[in-house]
Amino acid sequence: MTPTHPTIRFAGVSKAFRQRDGSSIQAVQAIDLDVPARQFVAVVGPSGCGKSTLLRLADGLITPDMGTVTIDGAAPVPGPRIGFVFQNFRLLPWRSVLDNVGFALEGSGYSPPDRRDRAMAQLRKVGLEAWADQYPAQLSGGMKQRVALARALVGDPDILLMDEPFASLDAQTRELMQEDLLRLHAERQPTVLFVTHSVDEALLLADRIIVMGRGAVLDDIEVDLPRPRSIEGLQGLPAYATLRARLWSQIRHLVLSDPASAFFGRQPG
Ligand SMILES: Nc1ncnc2c1ncn2[C@@H]1O[C@H](COP(=O)(O)OP(=O)(O)OP(=O)(O)O)[C@@H](O)[C@H]1O
Repeated sequence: MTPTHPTIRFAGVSKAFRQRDGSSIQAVQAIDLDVPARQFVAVVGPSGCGKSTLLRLADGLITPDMGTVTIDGAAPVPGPRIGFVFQNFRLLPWRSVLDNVGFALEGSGYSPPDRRDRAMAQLRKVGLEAWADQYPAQLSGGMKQRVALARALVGDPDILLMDEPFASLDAQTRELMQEDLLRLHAERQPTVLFVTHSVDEALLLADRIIVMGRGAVLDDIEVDLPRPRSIEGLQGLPAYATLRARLWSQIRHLVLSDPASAFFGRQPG
């Protein structure tokens, strides 16, 4: 099957959530954003600015109050065509590693032996074939995240939605996972929306960075740094330092000017 490399489009999208006290929080507001086929887009911004909501709207897990979200012109439908990776893995503890990966193919027309074969092939790709019959509790955090990545990739998705997927990993594992993701993107070129708190991670991975603040898109930056990229290679580039400073000053300003932030009112250093 040839992936179709779809375009994701947000047009005038707003979404509010009702809180327990009956009030309502505007999670995203009047978002207009086009993500072209194959592009790797990182979304950065302070806590609570609506990044995860944007991903859940793109997956079809939630629907907008106003505006439309479309993938190639149609409303998104959760399923194997869209791979979703969460920060906290969300593996099913009562299922083996193999069954956690195969789970993503349930209901997609593959026979159980086909699902097993595909899940095993994907586990091989993330180096976890030998762990197929173990359970999530027996794995390290890095291994769990590789299982979650395998589960997202097993349907050969042409869209990958990743919500701080490496945030809970130790530094070395994170670097190795970033390398894997860069390789995967170069090989298969899925369209990626990647939420991160790390400016450096966004600059390492993305073609483009969206800065969000209080539910809105505040900046849209093209990352014209050469590929293939590595952290060491980027650090010597003046263009990297310039982009990093621009992103940091925006995020710092957003955090310091947010009354809900613990740093509210602190003067920029
Ligand atoms: N299901 C929900 N019910 C109620 N409020 C919600 C729900 N989901 C999100 N919110 C609220 O909407 C706002 C945006 O949340 P969202 O998770 O999208 O932000 P975020 O930028 O991903 O935050 P973080 O970086 O901390 O993960 C927050 O104020 C959050 O509390």
